Amino acid sequence: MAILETENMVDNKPTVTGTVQSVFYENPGNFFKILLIKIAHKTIDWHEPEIVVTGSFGEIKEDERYTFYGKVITHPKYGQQFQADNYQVDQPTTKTGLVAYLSGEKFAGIGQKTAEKIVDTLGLDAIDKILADSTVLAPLGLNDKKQATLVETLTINNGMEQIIIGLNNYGFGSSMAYNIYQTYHEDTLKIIQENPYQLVADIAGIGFKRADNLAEKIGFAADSPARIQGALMQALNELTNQAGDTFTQAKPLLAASIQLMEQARNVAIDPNLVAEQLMVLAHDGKVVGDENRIYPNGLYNAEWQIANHLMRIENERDKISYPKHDLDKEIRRLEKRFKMSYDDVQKNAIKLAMTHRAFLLTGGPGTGKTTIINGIVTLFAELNGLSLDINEYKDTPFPILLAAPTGRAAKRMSETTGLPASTIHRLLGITGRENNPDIDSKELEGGLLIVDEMSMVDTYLFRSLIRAVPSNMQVVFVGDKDQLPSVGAGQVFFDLLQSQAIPAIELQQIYRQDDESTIIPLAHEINQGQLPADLLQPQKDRSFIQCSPYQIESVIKQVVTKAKDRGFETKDIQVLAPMYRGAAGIDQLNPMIQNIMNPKVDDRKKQVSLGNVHYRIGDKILHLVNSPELNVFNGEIGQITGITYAKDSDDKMDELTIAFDSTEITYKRTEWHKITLAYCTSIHKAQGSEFEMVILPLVNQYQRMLKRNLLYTAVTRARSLLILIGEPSAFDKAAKELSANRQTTLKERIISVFNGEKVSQAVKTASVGLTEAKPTVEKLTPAKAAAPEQLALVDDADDSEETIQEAPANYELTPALVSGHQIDPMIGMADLTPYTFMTSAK
Ligand SMILES: Nc1ncnc2c1ncn2[C@@H]1O[C@H](COP(=O)(O)OP(=O)(O)OP(=O)(O)O)[C@@H](O)[C@H]1O
Repeated sequence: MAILETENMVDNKPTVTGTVQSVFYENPGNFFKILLIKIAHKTIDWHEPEIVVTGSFGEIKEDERYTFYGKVITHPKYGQQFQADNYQVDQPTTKTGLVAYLSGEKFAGIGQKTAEKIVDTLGLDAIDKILADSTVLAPLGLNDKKQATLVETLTINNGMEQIIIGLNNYGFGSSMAYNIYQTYHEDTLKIIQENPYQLVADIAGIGFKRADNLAEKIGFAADSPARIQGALMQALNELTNQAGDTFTQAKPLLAASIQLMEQARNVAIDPNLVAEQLMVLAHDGKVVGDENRIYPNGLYNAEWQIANHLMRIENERDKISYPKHDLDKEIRRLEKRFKMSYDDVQKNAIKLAMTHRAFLLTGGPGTGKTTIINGIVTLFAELNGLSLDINEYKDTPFPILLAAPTGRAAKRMSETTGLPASTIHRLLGITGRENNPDIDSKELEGGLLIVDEMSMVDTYLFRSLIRAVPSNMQVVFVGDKDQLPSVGAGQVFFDLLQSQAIPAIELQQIYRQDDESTIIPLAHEINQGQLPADLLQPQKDRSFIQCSPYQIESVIKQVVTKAKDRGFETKDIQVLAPMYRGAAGIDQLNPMIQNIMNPKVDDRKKQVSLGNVHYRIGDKILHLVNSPELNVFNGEIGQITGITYAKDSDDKMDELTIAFDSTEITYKRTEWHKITLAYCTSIHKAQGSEFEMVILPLVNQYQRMLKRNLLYTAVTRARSLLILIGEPSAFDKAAKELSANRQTTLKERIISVFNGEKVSQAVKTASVGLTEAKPTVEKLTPAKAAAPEQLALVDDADDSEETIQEAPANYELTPALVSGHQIDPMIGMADLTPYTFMTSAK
């Protein structure tokens, strides 16, 4: 069998050849296996008849013979074993052997004669030739059935091995090899050979640099079209994802692509070539240029599709009417029923929701969004003669659908309405990880859909949602437009509101004030760009501790210790920080708070570690990725409920069991990259969650992070207590600084579709924008192209968390400076024991 020649396969690499006695272990999630081999031949110093071999292998058959390449290692627990980094299935090497193999029982219908004919015609490497190109069998005149059996059996028996061997040769580990194989199957090696940059688009975890490394080995030149296109696609995705934009411009795109290429290989790239390839990508439909904008094809289409689907839904508008009902009267009945009176804006919101196919409701905290959702649901059920008793829908779906982007938000929605609510992903039956974003989700069933926390919904998710809405369904989108936009590209809720194409109401009157909360008024003042005069004065539910950046850790330590002493539990206290690194960064604060809230008291307390991060039972954990199949989403917080050490687990791997709101999940060590400690999280990750006590450090070092929507989102996470720490001027700057809107064109798309412009016309002009690329080249000499100032846009992601500078090395934190401060965050809350606080909380 042909082995791909790479540095892994040097002739003198130690080998073990032998038959498989038994497969001790195989990980179903990747290709890792542990085998016991009866040795036939070896080049290593080994005196036993058998040896344990570990590595990344395709399907391994017992009693078959393989040759393994690798080295003998000493495993700390299991002693000496052979760690293979590659292998090869031993094929017959003589004519007699090969004929016997091909005429064997595996190959039904192929007898001795046919087998001889195959070997005579194609030679001893007949198998490789057939696998590479089955048309080599044509001259043999086999009937179709025989030929098909032969190719199919060879592929099943050898194809996968060959691919895994190929992937091993390219240096991919078990899990990555598995992911790649699962994506491309039998085309794996062909795709890699033809265009390794394809991996960047299709395989999570493979970036341009890795693909380029591979491509260089395979022989792709620095200026090859595939390489330039790979860099352009990666740069386009980075530029749009980082900033949350749905498009970028030629200049930053060319600059970022050139930078990617020049960093991966030290070869200057002519910007003209890059501009040329950008045109090719546009021609092939992978990017779209429109005026001076350049979009990834998926986002471009998604914006248009959203606009068209909204129009489709809105077109059905005339069909809703409740002729027999006087809505004003119905609303008065609702008021009686709920023992409250809605203000005029709220009444209008209910009416618009009842009489339109699509309706938008925005408002800050405590303005009555939940109250209005409840009103809409109740009135809709009454006017349509529907029961809200879930028990009456055993055989039919519940006709009112409630959904939110995260499990936590869906749970809250369900609690406040008393009705079933689910995540949007679950509602649509999608995982969010489909390779093809155009995959159709199922059409929704029901009369009314209400989606909460709309500011967290990104362009792709909204596209999936809106196209699943049947034309006879009414939809209500609820959110707070002033919160941070979604993590993924777009600012859908904001753009929907801005388009003014769909009826919308903004609730502004604050109602949740009667408990003397000062947090909600503070949030609204921040939204107006100002801070209250009493910001620094202790209030019943908030306080401010002034300190410098280098005192923050110590101050938080004191606050958390005090809170714990007063009986607050881990889940009640949340520290929110804008950045990961630096003296007041998340990475630094997490272990410090963990040691207060969940210390390792003695050696009996179970603990497992990944790098510097230690995990113990009771630890608060943040889930970092969307795992809709497990019903856990990016930003959800859980708690470790179990630790299983490798020696006690089936897979011989450490395991953590974590309880989330709606589910419990066990993570093997290989999956721990999906989690981290959650004592301190970023403000982005906390979006959609609320906590009893929020501790928020802000200092001027955070600079560009200090934006109004960041401060507003952080403050509105606090349900009962808010402790602000740091420099008052940083809070002031944040309140004043409006964050720049994201670059999107959803608003324009909606307006043009609602004004009757056909999408096809818009698409016709789509490649025009790329002419921008050419003039841009003139301004971008190769030397200039990679200069940092040209690449400023990459840094301009004003709402992405970023690194701040570490304290200067010679900076000394004087204890006096810290302890000199009178720190009592609970001033004014002295009599708020956790008990009274819990009962007085909302
Ligand atoms: N018209 C009204 N009259 C009196 N009280 C009201 C009115 N509207 C809402 N409220 C009360 O105000 C409080 C906040 O309302 P609600 O929970 O609906 O707001 P919200 O916008 O959903 O808040 P949040 O986003 O913070 O959850 C509730 O106690 C609610 O009963």
